[in-house]
Amino acid sequence: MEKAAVNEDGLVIPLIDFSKFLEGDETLKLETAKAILHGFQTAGFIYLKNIPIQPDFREHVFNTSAKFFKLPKEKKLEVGWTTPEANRGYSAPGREKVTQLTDPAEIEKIRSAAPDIKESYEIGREDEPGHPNPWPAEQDELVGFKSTMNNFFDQCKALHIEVMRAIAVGMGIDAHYFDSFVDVGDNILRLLHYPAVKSEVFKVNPGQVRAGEHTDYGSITLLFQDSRGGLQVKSPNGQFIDATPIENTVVVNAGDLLARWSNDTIKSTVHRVVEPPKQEDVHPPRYSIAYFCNPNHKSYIEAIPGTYAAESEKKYEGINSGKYLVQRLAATY
Ligand SMILES: O=C(O)CCC(=O)C(=O)O
Ligand SMILES: [Fe+2]
Repeated sequence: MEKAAVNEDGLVIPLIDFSKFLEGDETLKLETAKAILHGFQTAGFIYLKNIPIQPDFREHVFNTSAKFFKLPKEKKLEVGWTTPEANRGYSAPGREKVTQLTDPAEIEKIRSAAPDIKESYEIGREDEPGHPNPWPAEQDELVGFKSTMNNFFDQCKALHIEVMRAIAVGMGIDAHYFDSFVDVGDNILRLLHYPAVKSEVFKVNPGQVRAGEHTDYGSITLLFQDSRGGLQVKSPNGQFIDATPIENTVVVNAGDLLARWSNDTIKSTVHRVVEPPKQEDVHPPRYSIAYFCNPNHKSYIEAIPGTYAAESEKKYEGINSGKYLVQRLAATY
């Protein structure tokens, strides 16, 4: 076994070589699948290395993402996020609120009011009826943006299917059990930019974060981070632990719908993005890419076989995936 990517305060996030699942013999495949499932069952998070998405393409996608965020604000607002049903387009950063605080009650108020220092652009599948992606005009630096992002979208979609196969193998059910639940690609590619920020901002306002604590909603999230750091995952003891970037790995975490689907045998763990651990007066921008994988919107999600012994052990009612996701999104935007 590899050394864990994170091992602190009871939070053990394994680092797993995914090529051993994809290319290994039956024994290695099974062993790797079990390690993947175990990571989701205990931490809710894993790191994967040697995935089929090539490092130079990944770098190209990050560079292309940075070019989008460099557009003037009005250009970005032209492709603004509209509705939870579409869940596509640009979301602007909240305005910073910096105050000198003394009263704890006031601090709490501002803490909850302090907007996240981030902006994002979300892309869905191209062929969803009624929900076209609002692509930015392909001028100058942005020539090729759409094809790069669609290509990346498709590669992530394929990786989602493979990770679900690993989960199925780990669970001892048919390796293709999830295929018909995830083949449509009702997923969302979210480009994220956390602008440069003075470290003072975090000191003056103790509630300030780059992205507030949350769980993800869908099946799994493929999270590609740059080398800046700041991502933290909540340990079983309730402390936030750094999920330090490891080059050319993808962080994969289970979402709420997979937790529900697995009858809570898999964990959807709280995480957030805070000031990077490195001491600096000004923290440089951070870029990350979250690919939110979902079961097909049309899928009916009820406890996976083997996650309960008797009907009475099923913790949740069955639910339509699309309906669940829209409900969750409507509550946060
Ligand atoms: O930027 C990151 O590293 C995390 C983002 C995240 O958790 C999210 O967008 O759901
Ligand atoms: Fe997240």
